[in-house]
This record gives sequence, structure tokens and C-alpha cells, in this order.
Amino acid sequence: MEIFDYDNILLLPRKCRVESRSECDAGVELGGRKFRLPVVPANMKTVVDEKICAWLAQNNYFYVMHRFDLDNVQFTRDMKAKGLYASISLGVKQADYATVDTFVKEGLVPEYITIDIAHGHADSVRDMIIYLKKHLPASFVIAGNVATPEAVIDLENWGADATKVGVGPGKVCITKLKTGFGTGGWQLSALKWCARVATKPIIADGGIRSHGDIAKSIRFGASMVMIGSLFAGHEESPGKTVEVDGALFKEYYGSASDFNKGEYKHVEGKRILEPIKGKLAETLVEMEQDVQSSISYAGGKKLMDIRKVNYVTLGGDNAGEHLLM
Ligand SMILES: NC(=O)C1=CN([C@@H]2O[C@H](COP(=O)(O)OP(=O)(O)OC[C@H]3O[C@@H](n4cnc5c(N)ncnc54)[C@H](OP(=O)(O)O)[C@@H]3O)[C@@H](O)[C@H]2O)C=CC1
Ligand SMILES: Nc1nc2c(ncn2[C@@H]2O[C@H](COP(=O)(O)O)[C@@H](O)[C@H]2O)c(=O)[nH]1
Repeated sequence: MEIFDYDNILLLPRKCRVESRSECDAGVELGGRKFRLPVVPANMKTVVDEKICAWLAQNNYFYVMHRFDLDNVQFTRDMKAKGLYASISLGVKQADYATVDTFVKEGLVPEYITIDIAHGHADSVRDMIIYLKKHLPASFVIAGNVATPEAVIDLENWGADATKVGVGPGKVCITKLKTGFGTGGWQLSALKWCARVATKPIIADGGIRSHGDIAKSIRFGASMVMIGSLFAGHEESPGKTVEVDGALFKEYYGSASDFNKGEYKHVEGKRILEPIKGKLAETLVEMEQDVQSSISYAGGKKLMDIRKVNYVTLGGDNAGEHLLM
């Protein structure tokens, strides 16, 4: 198997078919809705909050609310009261089953439910998918996180409508160091490997460091890309603002860090400071323009045209040109 990551791949342009990049449509469909961008801010406490999620929904972006210190039912009620879709996260514990039961009792149906645990290739995830499909059959279920084709096949067979791929490539992740496992350092080729067997959408999760990595993810099989660090340092970001030598930063910590958990137990995440980088809306517009440019370099007009391009690997044993024949 070929091993590579975002840094040692470049996509090869094809003849341009548009007169302006504005003709390129960066939108993507997921779960029956069309979103402006194939990008979703990570469901983490220092990345999204209720206000940001409502704004994203109002502006045709996909969001997944985090599941920490949050009343998922109240969140869903609030979103519906504003006429917005609800997209929540669930774990696999008793309290998560109780949340599902409350939804059923109230006749409340979140449009999207993301089952989000560290090691998503697990019977606990299978059981939750089956429970959701039985009790909230209209919800679109995303399940993860996983790292292998076997896991993608299992999650799809258990009933997941989409899978989330990425164990350990995140910027505040220390899974690789603490456990010796994961896709940290080869997330893009892990995505390619998983996409070969996937019959449903994949959300590539973690490791995005520049906007061009979005196009690379799409090329290797993602339908959507989940991003934490690039969103964490905005003026609206929920992380605490910290001043260091006169410069302003926002804190960004892992969901499996002691900062999120409130205790040092099975810690697989750390806390860092991200320089404050302006407004979220401006970054999203820039991302959309960059994805439109990617589509134009791909010689296309729509997002999935990026899948048609050849690529080169830079450096290492696998260096060379990879042509689609
Ligand atoms: N994408 C990634 O690489 C990673 C992401 N995270 C994020 O951190 C958050 C917290 O994750 P998590 O701790 O799973 O959530 P939870 O604390 O909700 O744990 C979920 C359940 O899975 C069990 N569990 C967790 N890890 C393992 C494992 N390696 N093997 C067997 N069982 C396990 C837990 O039991 P017990 O705690 O008793 O073991 C618990 O019952 C999530 O949002 C997750 O996505 C965390 C690590 C890696
Ligand atoms: N191993 C861990 N991974 C984590 C933790 N908290 C979140 N995450 C994952 O990272 C991505 C975001 O990655 P980024 O490179 O864009 O910053 C997020 O969506 C989770 O999948 C954690 O504590 N440990």
C-alpha cells in the first residue's frame, strides 16, 4: 500500500473549462441537504457552540454540535424553534440512550446524529446505530471514528449513513504517542484506502493544515472534511482568549484532553493556543473561493470533478506520477 499524507501530494491541473472561478460550485449534498462547502467545523468545545451552529445552519453550512456539558434535546428544540436543521453528537453510554428515548417521547427528530467516539470500530457503536435506526429512523447517522476499510464496511453494514475516518491525525491529538495507533502522518492514504470500499459518504476528520488539503481530501474519496484547528482561533470561537506578550490567542483543546474531561484519565488530547485570525465568516468565504479555484484547476465545474485528476507524490519511496488510466 502507498503511504502518503497531505504534505507529500500535489494534484495535477487539467485544462480549464470555466471563464471565471465563480462558475465553479463548491457545494456538496449530504443527507438530503445541499451545503455551500464540503467542510464542517469539528464537534469540539473550543470550535463550536450553539450560536456558531445556528449561524452555520442559517448560512447553508453543515455543522455538528459537540456533546460535552450540553443538553442535546434542548439544543434540538432551540434549533427547530428557529426553523433550522439539528445536527448533534452522541456517545454510546447509558445517558446517550436516555437522550434518544427523550427525543422519541417528545417526537423530536434531529436531522443528523454523529456517533463520535475515539475507537468507533466497536460493538458499542453497532448497538447505538441499531438503536437509532429503530427509534429515530429519519435521522441521518454518521459514525466514527475509524481508520481501516474493515471498519468502514462494518459501520456501513450496521446501518451508518456515512462514516468518519481519522484516528489520531488531529492537531491536538496525542493518540499516536500515547497508544502507538492511528492515521497520524498518513491520514490521506488511509482515506484513500477506506474510500476504495465505501459505498456511502466519508467524512475525512483531522490533519487539515491548509485550504488546499480540502481538495486533496475530496480527490482521495471524502465527501466532507471535518476541521478543528483552522476554525479554533476565530474571534467568535468558544475557547478562552489568552494574551501572551501582547498577542492574542484562543485556546484549542482535544475532546479527550484533561481540559475537556475534567480529569486525567485515558487522556489522548492536549491544549494549544491558536493565534486569533479574524472572523469565521471570512475564513469560510476564503475556503469557498479556494475550493472553487481547486475545481477550476481540476478542469471542472463541480466539486466531484476534483476526483478525476492525476497526482504526484513528492519525496520518499513512492515518489512519482500517478495517472488515472
Ligand atoms: N479522532 C480521534 O483520533 C480521537 C477523537 N477523540 C474524541 O474525544 C472524544 C472522547 O472520546 P471517547 O473517550 O471515546 O468518548 P467517551 O468518553 O464518550 O467514551 C466512549 C465509550 O467508548 C469507550 N472507549 C473509548 N476509547 C476506547 C478504546 N480505545 N477502546 C475501547 N473502548 C473505548 C469508553 O469507555 P472507557 O472510557 O471506560 O474506556 C466509553 O464507554 C470524542 O469526541 C472523540 O471523537 C478521542 C480520541 C481520538
Ligand atoms: N486523538 C484525539 N483526537 C481528537 C481529540 N479531540 C479532537 N480530536 C480529533 O481531531 C479533529 C480535528 O483535527 P484538526 O487537525 O483539524 O485540528 C477532530 O475532529 C477530532 O476527530 C483528542 O483529544 N484526541
